[in-house]
Amino acid sequence: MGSKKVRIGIAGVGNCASSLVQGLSYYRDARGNERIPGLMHADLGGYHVDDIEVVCAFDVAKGKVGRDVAEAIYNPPNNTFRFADVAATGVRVERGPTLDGIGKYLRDEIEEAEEPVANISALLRESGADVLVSYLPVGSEEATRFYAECALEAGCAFVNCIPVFIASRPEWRQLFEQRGLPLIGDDIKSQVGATIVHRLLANLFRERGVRIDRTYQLNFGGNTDFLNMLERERLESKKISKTQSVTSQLDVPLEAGNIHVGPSDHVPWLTDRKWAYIRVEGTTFGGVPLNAELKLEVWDSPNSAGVVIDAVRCAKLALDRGIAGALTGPCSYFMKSPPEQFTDAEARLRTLSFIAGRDEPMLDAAE
Ligand SMILES: O=P([O-])([O-])O[C@@H]1[C@@H](O)[C@H](O)[C@@H](O)[C@H](O)[C@@H]1O
Repeated sequence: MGSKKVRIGIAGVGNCASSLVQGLSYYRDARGNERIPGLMHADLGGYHVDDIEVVCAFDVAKGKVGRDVAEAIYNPPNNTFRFADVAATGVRVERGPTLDGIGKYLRDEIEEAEEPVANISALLRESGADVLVSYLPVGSEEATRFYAECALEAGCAFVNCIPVFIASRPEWRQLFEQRGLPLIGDDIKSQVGATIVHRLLANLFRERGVRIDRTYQLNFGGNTDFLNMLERERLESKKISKTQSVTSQLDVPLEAGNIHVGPSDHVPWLTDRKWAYIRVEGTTFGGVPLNAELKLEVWDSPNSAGVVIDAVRCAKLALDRGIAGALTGPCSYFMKSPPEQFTDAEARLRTLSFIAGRDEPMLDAAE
């Protein structure tokens, strides 16, 4: 194994970063393979949670740039659950480039820091970051490409938590492969979130011979993610990613008019809570109708951090083992839009076999 630390850089110190950083404190003593609420793995391939260390972080907001990461994660507009106090890290949030990172609905929430933009690749290199995690706002196409290029330049693995298509594009996979760097993306699939629950329902109907005729997934919440997605153009990639994550599980395609999956509205008083309503209408034995309706209430960001905490360790394992390009198992288990879709049961097995160091077929980067 390489160094016993998983050094991560974070692009975007929002709610998701807050939950991840809080989790590093909260689970600091998680050991061995006991079952610990909230974690899929206390030990992942020899790495414990307290082996993960934030070594650099980037943001554009005045209330975050220049602050210690431990302080910045609680600053507005962040509004997620505070489940841990984080001791000062000694890592200062640096000024990243704004590019297309602030949509029109975020303009009123985020005052930009006046500091000049830092040299991101140099900071990644100097801090010894192994993995760069992108937590940029949905719709940040240009900014995502910028940070992916910085990871390539600095020699970091890249974990893309947002629905901008990087790992699902052959040209990007090829670039990471050529540089000998691992890539996990795109668009984080929460621990028990709307996507995985909807996919499981779709699989259940398919496996039990019930035809799905119509379905929807309506999501709303009170964080800046939902505020930002009120802008239709920014929402587009998220809608595509969430929809294809569900349709990939169907054997009989649904007509476009019979499926609706969407981030649907912003309800400020929900803060970082997200509510999802899922409905599946189908036809069962004898052509008889069957409907399922489900409501999920989650705190959005801890739900995503519970997956990222494994994704960064998988990326580090790949670095240790000299595995480059998109990691098939982890991409499909952790992300909504991986290069290759499987059922979640198969994706999980592929991920476990990857962690155990058993051979996993890597996707041909040029495919
Ligand atoms: O997995 P899931 O619950 O459908 O999707 C989640 C989103 O709803 C959430 O807004 C975001 O913060 C997570 O990163 C993830 O994209």
